[in-house]
Amino acid sequence: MSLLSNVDKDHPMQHHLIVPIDFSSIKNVPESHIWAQCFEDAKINPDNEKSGALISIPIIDLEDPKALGLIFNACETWGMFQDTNHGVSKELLDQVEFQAKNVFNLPFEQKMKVLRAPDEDTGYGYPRLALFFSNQMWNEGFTITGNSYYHDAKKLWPNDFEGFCEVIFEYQTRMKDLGDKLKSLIFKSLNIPEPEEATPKDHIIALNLNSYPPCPDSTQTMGIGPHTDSLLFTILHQSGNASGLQVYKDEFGWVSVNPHPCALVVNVEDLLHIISNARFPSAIHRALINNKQKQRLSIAYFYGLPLDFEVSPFLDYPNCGGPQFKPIKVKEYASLKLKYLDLAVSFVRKSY
Ligand SMILES: C=C1C[C@]23C[C@@]1(O)CC[C@H]2[C@@]12CCC[C@@](C)(C(=O)O1)[C@H]2[C@@H]3C(=O)O
Ligand SMILES: O=C(O)CCC(=O)C(=O)O
Ligand SMILES: [Fe+2]
Repeated sequence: MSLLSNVDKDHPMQHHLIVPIDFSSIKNVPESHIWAQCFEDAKINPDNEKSGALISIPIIDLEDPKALGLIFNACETWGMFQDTNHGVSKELLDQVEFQAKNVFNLPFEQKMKVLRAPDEDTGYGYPRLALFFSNQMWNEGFTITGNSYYHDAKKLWPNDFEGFCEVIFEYQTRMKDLGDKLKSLIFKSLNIPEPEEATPKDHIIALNLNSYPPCPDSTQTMGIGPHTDSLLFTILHQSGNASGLQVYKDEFGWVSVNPHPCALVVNVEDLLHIISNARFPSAIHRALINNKQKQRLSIAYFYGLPLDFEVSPFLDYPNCGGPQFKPIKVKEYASLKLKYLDLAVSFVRKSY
C-alpha cells in the first residue's frame, strides 16, 4: 500500500472519473471532452511573444556558480525553471519515455487490468483532479509510488515485465538523487535550513506517466486542466517533439514552457509555497493539446516530505512580515487538497 493511500481512503473517486475513454478508437471528440475555447489565444502564440518581447522560463545550469541566485529569482518570479546539467542521462530519459509509450500503446483492455482503485493513488486512469472539472481531459496517466510498478507491470506484461521495472527503478533512483540536490539548492537559495525530517524514508514521492494522445480536434480539448501540485516541487520531463505545458503569471497570462533539449522542468508546489511564506508562488500550470497527429508524453516526479511532518513558514529572513500560514501536517494538507484542490491553500492562510 502506498503512503498517500492513507489519505485517499477518505476521498474515494467515482469509477467514471477514473476510467479514460479508449482514445485509440475515437474518430471525433465526444461532447464530454470539449472544453470552452477560452484558451485559443494561448495556442496561437506558442512563442510567448508579449508586446514585441519574447518571455520564457529561465533555463539554469545547475553547475553554474551563480545557480543559487538564479534559482531564487526563477522561483520567486515564476515558481518554475528548467535545469540543465542535472546529472540524468539522455539515455535514461529516452528509456523512460519509451517505457511510458509502451504502457499507453497497450490495448485498452490490458491497461484496464491496472486501473487505479477509487481509494488508491497508483495505477492507470485520468488524473485525480478530474473530480474538479465538469469536462474530461484529453489525457491518460499511470501513477507509481514506491515499488507499486512491479505488481502492475506483471499484470501488463506477464512474461516480459523486467525491462519496464528496471527502467522505472533506475529513474526513481536518479530522480531521488536529483530531488535531494534540488531541495538543498532551493533551501539554500532561500537562506533557510533544510527541514529536519524525523523519518526521511517516509517521504511522499510519486511518479506520474502522462500521455496526451493524438486528437481529432485539438482546438477544443484540454490535456490537463489548470492546477498546482501539492508537495515541495515537481521534476518534469516532457517529450521533445511536442509542446503543451503552460504556466500562469499575472502580468502575462498563460506562458508556454516549450521542451528544451536535455532540460528538466522544476516547479514549486504548495508546501514549498507555505514554507517560503509565499515568497515562492506555487506554479499554476496546465497542458494544452497542440498537435493533432502526435502523442505527447510527460513524466512527472513529485518530491515531498514525510506524511507526519509539520510544515510551517520559515520566518528568519529580513522583512518577511508575519507568518502568512498556520502550521499544518503534510497528511492534513494532502487531505485538504483532495477535497478542495487549489482552494486548499486558502484554508491554511492566516486571517489577521
Ligand atoms: C503524490 C501525488 C501528487 C498528486 C497525487 C499523487 O498521489 C500522484 C498524482 C499527483 C497528481 C498529478 C496531477 C495533478 C494532481 C493535483 C493530481 O490530481 O494528481 C497531482 C497530485 C497533487 O500534487 O496533489
Ligand atoms: O504534462 C505536463 O506537461 C504537465 C503534467 C502535470 O502537470 C502533472 O502531472 O502534474
Ligand atoms: Fe502538475
